[in-house]
Amino acid sequence: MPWSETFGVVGLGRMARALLLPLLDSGLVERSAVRAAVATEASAQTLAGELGLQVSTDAARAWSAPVVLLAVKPQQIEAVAPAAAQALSAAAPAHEPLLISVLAGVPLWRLQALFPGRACVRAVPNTPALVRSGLTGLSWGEGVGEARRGEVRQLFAQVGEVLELPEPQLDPFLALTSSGPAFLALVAESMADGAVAAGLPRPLASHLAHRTMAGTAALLQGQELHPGELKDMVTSPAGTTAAGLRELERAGLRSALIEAVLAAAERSRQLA
Ligand SMILES: NC(=O)C1=CN([C@@H]2O[C@H](COP(=O)(O)OP(=O)(O)OC[C@H]3O[C@@H](n4cnc5c(N)ncnc54)[C@H](OP(=O)(O)O)[C@@H]3O)[C@@H](O)[C@H]2O)C=CC1
Ligand SMILES: O=C(O)[C@@H]1CCC=N1
Repeated sequence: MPWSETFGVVGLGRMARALLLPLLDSGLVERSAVRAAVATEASAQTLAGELGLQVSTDAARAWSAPVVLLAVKPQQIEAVAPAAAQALSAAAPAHEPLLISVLAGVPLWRLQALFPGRACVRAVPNTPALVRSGLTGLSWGEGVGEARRGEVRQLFAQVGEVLELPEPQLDPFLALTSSGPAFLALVAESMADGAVAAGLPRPLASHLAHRTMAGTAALLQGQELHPGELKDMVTSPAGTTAAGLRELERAGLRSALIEAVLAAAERSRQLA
């Protein structure tokens, strides 16, 4: 069933688009229901043309919707709060006005302080949402009723798997799942670079790297394998994989990835 209310979107960058486009495609959210706001007139015009949506720099229109997806940068949150307060006082109070924030690191207590009068949900999505292979972590603020919770779960379920987590777990969740696509993209790009160095043409190398990554993930999940088991399955005595693994261990790949996830989680905590 389509979303029955207008749907505000404040900030229509890469993350908001990765969520909104599949929701529009699925019909859960109708184009005519979306009231989106961005910072610059140039973005508003480009996005309105590209997406066929009402996009403007007048945030009041977006904030007057009973449910608002907030997707500006964490550093921009202070700038958007006054328009939210004005819209709430100007309009008849909506039934349970709700704010869904995807801002990295910004905790529920701060959302509730900056956006009084709205129940708040902190959502941590990732960009694979665009191809409906996303993961979203959710933590509920005070006063989010069961009906609203159901709507939010349904919304994010359209773009992938939804997990409800205690708020302190959202920072490591984001480090692994939201920053993780960049880390894995670096691995895919580097492996393709290696194949090019070994003689494959670039387009073929890139295609093979992506398919290898997707196939490995499907095997790990489909067979419920521990990653160590999969590694051992592939590694023949005195073979090619053992030769490659020796280089990865020498270069400290494990430690580098562990530190990358820890650094991303720490940065998320700092953005509070
Ligand atoms: N990218 C990702 O993979 C993930 C991002 N997030 C979170 O999502 C949020 C958005 O990130 P991302 O999409 O990458 O960022 P982008 O820079 O791509 O998008 C930011 C958007 O905010 C708009 N904006 C800025 N200031 C205002 C304002 N005062 N009023 C209305 N709109 C405004 C910008 O408009 P304009 O174009 O006109 O400048 C732009 O549309 C961040 O908080 C990030 O932490 C969370 C998980 C993953
Ligand atoms: O890099 C960032 O800050 C955002 C949040 C997680 C992914 N991208």
